[in-house]
Amino acid sequence: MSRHVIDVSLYLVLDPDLCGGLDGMVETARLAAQHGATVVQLRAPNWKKRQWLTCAQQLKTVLAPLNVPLIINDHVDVALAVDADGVHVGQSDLPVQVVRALLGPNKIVGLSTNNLGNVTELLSPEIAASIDYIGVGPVYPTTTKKDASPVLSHDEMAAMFASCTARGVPAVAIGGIKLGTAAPLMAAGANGVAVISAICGQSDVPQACRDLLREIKPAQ
Ligand SMILES: Cc1ncc(COP(=O)(O)OP(=O)(O)O)c(N)n1
Ligand SMILES: Cc1ncsc1CCOP(=O)(O)O
Ligand SMILES: [Mg+2]
Repeated sequence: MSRHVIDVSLYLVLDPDLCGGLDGMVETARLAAQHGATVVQLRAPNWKKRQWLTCAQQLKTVLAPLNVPLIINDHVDVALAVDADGVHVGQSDLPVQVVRALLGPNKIVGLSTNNLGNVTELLSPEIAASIDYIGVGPVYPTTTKKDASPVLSHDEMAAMFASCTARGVPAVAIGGIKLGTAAPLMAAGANGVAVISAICGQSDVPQACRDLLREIKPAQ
C-alpha cells in the first residue's frame, strides 16, 4: 500500500465542550475549513455512539465540498458508517494494522506517539506500512486532554520529527499549541500542528486560523 498524501499543516481536532455542543462543532469545522484548516478530526471522548454518528454525518456534509478530510478519533465503526476519510488511533486504541484491515487501503490512518522509543518501534516496516501520519505530543502542557502523557522535551520531539521524516511519515505536533508556539515546532521539524483550544471556542475562528497559518507557513 502506498502512503496517502495528507496535508497536516493546520489540523483541527474538535471538542464538544469548547465548541458548545454538536452544532457548534459543525460550525467551527465549517469556518476553520473555509479559512485554511487542512484536516478536521471528530473527537468527543464522553459522547454516546449515536451522537458520534449524527455529528460525523453533518461534518462530512460540510467538509466534503471543501475537500478537507474528516478523520474520526478512535471509532472505526463510525468512520465506516459515514464513509469518513480516515481514523486516528493512539497507544490504547485498536492497533493500526487492525484499523487498516478494517478500513481498507483507501482511507487515512493516523497514529499518536509520545516518546522516541515508541516512534522507533512504531515506524517498524510493518507498522509504517499501515499509517499515513503520526501525531507527536504533548509538545506543551495541555488541559484539554485529561490523561495526556508527560510533555516532551524539545530534543526528544525534534528527534521524533527527524525519525518520522527519515521514514517519509508526516509528523503533526499536538498539545497546548497556541499562537506564538507553532513556529518553533515547524522549525523543530514538524510538518504541521494539531490544535483544539487554539481554535475551538475562539470568538473569531477565521482569524484564529489565519493567525496560526501565518506562523505555520510564514512565506505564504
Ligand atoms: C492528531 C492527533 N494526535 C494525537 C491524538 C491523541 O490520540 P490518543 O492518544 O489516542 O488520545 P485520544 O485523542 O483518543 O484521547 C489525537 N487525537 N490526534
Ligand atoms: C488530543 C490530545 N492529544 C495529545 S494533547 C491533546 C489535546 C490537545 O488540545 P489543546 O490543543 O487544547 O492543548
Ligand atoms: Mg485514541
